[in-house]
Amino acid sequence: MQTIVLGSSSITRAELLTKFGVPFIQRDPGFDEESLRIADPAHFVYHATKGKMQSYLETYDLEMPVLCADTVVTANGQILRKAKDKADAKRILEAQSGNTVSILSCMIYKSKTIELIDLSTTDYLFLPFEPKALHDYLESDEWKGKAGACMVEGFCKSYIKEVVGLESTAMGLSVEKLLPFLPL
Ligand SMILES: Nc1nc2c(ncn2[C@H]2C[C@H](O)[C@@H](COP(=O)(O)OP(=O)(O)OP(=O)(O)O)O2)c(=O)[nH]1
Repeated sequence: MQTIVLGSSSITRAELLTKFGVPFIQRDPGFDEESLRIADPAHFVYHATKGKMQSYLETYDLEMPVLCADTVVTANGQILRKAKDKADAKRILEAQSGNTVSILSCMIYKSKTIELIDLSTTDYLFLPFEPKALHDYLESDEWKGKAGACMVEGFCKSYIKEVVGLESTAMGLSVEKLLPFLPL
């Protein structure tokens, strides 16, 4: 399979591509989505991903196909971004505890011949987070750099009562939807 560029600084996205056997190099797309003032979650992740792709293409060409993505968590109609600090992480996680949570991931894959745009959602119904476990997770700092301070494969896993959608979407990259388009 041809090597692609993961236009993302995300460790999780790199781990997902590795898990699915996709050869890649990683480059930071150099876009700050904090500059966006968009309240609708789907519009936000789309424009954030478009911004990352546009920023990447200002610096690099398409000799290698490139993949950019963005992810947000929503609960009670609010966008829950990356926590600023431990107190913010506590607030964000408490908004998800015992609640229905939607995680939206947009990805744009662009080569010389095709452009794929995918926006997928994974919905969770979480049981209430156990206070001691939540405290220990907050102390672990594992929530840092993660949309909604959430780790569906980690802290949140044991609280999943219902799920609809791909785990990879919830982790930040719907790899299964990308695989059919990757060059052999
Ligand atoms: N391990 C793990 N990571 C998650 C989960 N949900 C979201 N993430 C990560 C994936 C991304 O790295 C991050 C979402 O933030 P962004 O979409 O802004 O990406 P990030 O700033 O990390 O990298 P990028 O903007 O692509 O350079 O949160 C999860 O359930 N588990």
